[in-house]
Amino acid sequence: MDSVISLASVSRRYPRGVRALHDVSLDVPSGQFVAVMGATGSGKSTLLHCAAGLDRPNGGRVRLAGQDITRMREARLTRLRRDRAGFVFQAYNLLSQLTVRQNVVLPVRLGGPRARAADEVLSQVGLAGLGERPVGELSGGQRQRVAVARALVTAPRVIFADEPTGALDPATGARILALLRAAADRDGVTVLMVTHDPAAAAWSDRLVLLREGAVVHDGPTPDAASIAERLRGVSAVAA
Ligand SMILES: Nc1ncnc2c1ncn2[C@@H]1O[C@H](COP(=O)(O)OP(=O)(O)OP(=O)(O)O)[C@@H](O)[C@H]1O
Repeated sequence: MDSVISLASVSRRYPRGVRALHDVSLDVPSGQFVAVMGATGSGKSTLLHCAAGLDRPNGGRVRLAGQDITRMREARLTRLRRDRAGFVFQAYNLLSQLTVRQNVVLPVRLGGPRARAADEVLSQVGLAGLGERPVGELSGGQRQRVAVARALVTAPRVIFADEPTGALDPATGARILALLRAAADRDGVTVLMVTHDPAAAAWSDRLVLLREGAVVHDGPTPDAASIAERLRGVSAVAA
């Protein structure tokens, strides 16, 4: 099967009985852009972390880029993540004392595949000419573009994005979402994005809604107003 991300009956329980995920199944084909939404605490980040092999489920199976990672050893999993996945998180995870270019090539310096030239990805995200600037001097929107460039430099099969526009104004956020959309459309990158924002989710192909750790909706993404309405329905039931 051509799923880049595959969760089969995944459960994740934390100590003291918190059930963050319960029997979640999700298959995401190559090049699909999926938005995961739900009320706070509904399990969105846990789902993303389990799919990316950053967290281990207590039950079920997870496949990433064609490999079963459920019980994969940490060193091998780290290599798989480095070679096949890109990450764009709200807190950027950038090293502010390094330059833009040094941040972008970090996955390659850590041994990842040199799939694309730094200049190519920098111009793709609209940062051509800023390569030698320290990241600490950039605006929030520019930093998030650096994070996208770094995610793209290894030509990953999948990008995991957790609230990638959470700290940005709507116009700047839209530029980041356009980059993720283009990665899916042009390069066939699979995108799994967690967001609270219906306008951000509207850029996706497929909308997954969680409530109390379970998938309560999974279908083609409607417009932002309809997403907001669905979300209110799900959150109201949970409250
Ligand atoms: N390390 C942990 N230890 C114990 N419980 C946790 C831990 N991480 C998450 N949880 C719990 O698991 C549930 C799901 O958390 P998760 O962060 O996945 O939700 P979320 O939908 O991403 O929330 P938010 O929108 O607030 O970021 C919550 O009840 C949370 O309190």
